Parts: sequence; C-alpha cells; structure tokens
Amino acid sequence: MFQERKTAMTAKRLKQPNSRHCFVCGVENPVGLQLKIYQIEEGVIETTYTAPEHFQGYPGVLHGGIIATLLDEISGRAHMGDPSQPRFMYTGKLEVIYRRNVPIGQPLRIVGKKLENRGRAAQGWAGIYDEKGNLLAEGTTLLFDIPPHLLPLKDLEELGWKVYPD
Ligand SMILES: CCCCCCCCCCCCCC(=O)SCCNC(=O)CCNC(=O)[C@H](O)C(C)(C)COP(=O)(O)OP(=O)(O)OC[C@H]1O[C@@H](n2cnc3c(N)ncnc32)[C@H](O)[C@@H]1OP(=O)(O)O
Repeated sequence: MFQERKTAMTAKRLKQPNSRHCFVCGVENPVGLQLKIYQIEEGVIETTYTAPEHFQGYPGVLHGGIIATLLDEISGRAHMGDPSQPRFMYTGKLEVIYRRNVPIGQPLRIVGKKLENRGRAAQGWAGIYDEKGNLLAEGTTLLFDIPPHLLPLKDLEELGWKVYPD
C-alpha cells in the first residue's frame, strides 16, 4: 500500500536533507533510526519506518518515548522548507495522543504538517499510521526558530547536512 502511494506521489516528492549524527536522521548514527524523509507537498512531509524489537516497551508495542521522538522530529521538519535555506526550530512543547498501540515489526507511515506560524514560533503536527491508514498516534508541537548564530547555514554541509542519494 505504501509503495502504491509512493508511486503516485513520485512527481512531487523531494527528499529532505539528512544529518550525520541526529538520532532520527543521522546517516552515521549506528543506534539511530536513519529515516529518509520526503516533502510531498509544500508543508507536508512523510517517511516510513519499521520499528525493531529492541524499541518495544510492552511486548510487540513500540515504546512511547520512541513514538514521541518520531512525532517531534517529523512535525518540526514540516517547517523546514527549501533545503538551501532550511528553517531549523527547537521544540518548546510536544503534546502526544497515543490512540492505539503502535506495533513493532510492521511498516508505519509518518506524516508531518505545518500548522500556523506566529513570528518566530510555529505549530506543527505529525501522525503515525499503520498500513491500513489507521491513525495510531499523533502529536502537536510548539516550535521556536533557532537563532542563526547557534546554527550557521554556512557550516551545514561540513556538519553532514545534505540530501543523500537513495
Ligand atoms: C547538522 C546540522 C543540523 C542537524 C539537524 C538535525 C535534524 C533537525 C531536527 C531535530 C528535531 C529535534 C527537535 C528537538 O529535539 S529540539 C531540542 C529540544 N528542545 C530544546 O532543547 C529547546 C529548549 N528550550 C529553549 O531553547 C527555549 O525555552 C525556547 C527557545 C523553546 C523558548 O525560549 P525563548 O526564550 O525563545 O522564549 P520566550 O521566553 O521569549 O517566550 C516566548 C513565548 O513563548 C512562550 N513559551 C516559551 N517556551 C515555551 C514552551 N516550552 N511551551 C509553551 N510556551 C512557551 C512564552 O510563554 C512566551 O509567550 P508569551 O509570553 O509571549 O505569550
């Protein structure tokens, strides 16, 4: 099902950059999730993930902390925009609704959406879906622009921030 959706959206899909060491997107992080994330339309992104057994809490159920981690990153990345001028934001607040168990060992689709902007703050949303399209968990974030002197754009590629080919 995810594959069909992918084909239908190929024309619009733009891969987002990955970093080197981020827990969610770091390509060289051996204990990280190493997600590949795509913008599918302006302000909407998606990724897929199958959680391994060592991220379970209750048997067969993905740990809530990992669920929150996924929702945090994917909701924030929805605001990132143009890869050459990325909008990097700290999360100030994250609210998670755990609607149903999120299974380990089964493909998940995670979607992020930009919500409203309020100057240097913004809201984001992310949802985790199973293969049938059921919404299993969702989160909303309150995000704040990272001051440019704390993360200079000119240093990004040196830090490994770039679009890595699939
Ligand atoms: C390689 C390079 C790139 C690698 C990228 C890797 C991938 C990237 C993806 C990684 C993704 C991973 C994501 C992560 O892990 S991000 C990491 C986790 N987050 C942080 O570390 C953030 C730590 N916190 C802060 O820095 C500050 O507290 C922030 C910046 C959040 C606000 O402090 P600031 O001094 O700026 O704010 P202010 O005092 O002027 O307040 C302004 C207004 O906001 C209101 N307010 C403030 N705080 C909160 C709050 N928490 N909830 C609700 N409201 C809040 C406040 O009442 C006020 O409202 P009003 O009174 O005006 O009405």
